[in-house]
Amino acid sequence: MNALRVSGLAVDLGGRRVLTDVGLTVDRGELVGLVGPNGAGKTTLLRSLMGLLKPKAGQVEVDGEPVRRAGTGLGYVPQRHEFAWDFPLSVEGVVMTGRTGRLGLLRRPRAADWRAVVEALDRVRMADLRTRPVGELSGGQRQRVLLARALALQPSALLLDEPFTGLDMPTQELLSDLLLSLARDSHAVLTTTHDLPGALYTCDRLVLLNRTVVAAGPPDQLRDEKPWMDTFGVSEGSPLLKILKAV
Ligand SMILES: Nc1ncnc2c1ncn2[C@@H]1O[C@H](COP(=O)(O)OP(=O)(O)OP(=O)(O)O)[C@@H](O)[C@H]1O
Repeated sequence: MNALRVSGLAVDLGGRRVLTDVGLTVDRGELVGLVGPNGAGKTTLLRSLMGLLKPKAGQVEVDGEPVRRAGTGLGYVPQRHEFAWDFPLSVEGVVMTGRTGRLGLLRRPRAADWRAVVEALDRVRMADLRTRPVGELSGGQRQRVLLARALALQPSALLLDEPFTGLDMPTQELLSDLLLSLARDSHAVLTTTHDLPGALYTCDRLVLLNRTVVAAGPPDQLRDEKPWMDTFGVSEGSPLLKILKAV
């Protein structure tokens, strides 16, 4: 059973079809990279799965069950710049906002909520900074806080939007190790990225998206240049295609 299964997804924005007949799966244990050019619809896909945009058509299943309310069972890590880092909140306060939908009527966190927050912070190795104001954190630390915030909901699948952008190489490596270990601990992890060498090197499978899924599979089965040319709109001899051979 797939942790996440999407089929026939179509999304319109501003009166224009942005995604057409998108189908993909992510299993527990897998780190899957969603790659495609600017404007391909990667963010739109993640936001649709989370219920932040309403699809025109399509089905989403989480753990084999059709999802009635979008976002159920999914943890979402938005792009870092979308978060209000100047808000006066501590690291643990931000991670607790991940539990908002689960808090009781009084909206007061209970012991189970704090346990989930502590576990999530431990998982991303940020427990020692839990009382630090988030505005004081580095880019890599902020990324881990957003990841902990998604983990605090104890989701089946994690969806991350460009988590590697703006991070230096060692920090990218730490983050991809963390995503791999989350996958191996039985999460399904789907991440968008523009870092093609990193994706080819680290991900178990790649999904090539340009308004629809052009190709999908393990990196070593995506060595044919054609789907990359179709997805990214590049021609033979493009440096992008050389990356395929180099990795
Ligand atoms: N609110 C909106 N109204 C109309 N069109 C939109 C809106 N948001 C995005 N789009 C369009 O939808 C398409 C897909 O955008 P999206 O941001 O999902 O692409 P992306 O693959 O995430 O791109 P990038 O790699 O640049 O982040 C683009 O053509 C974009 O211009």
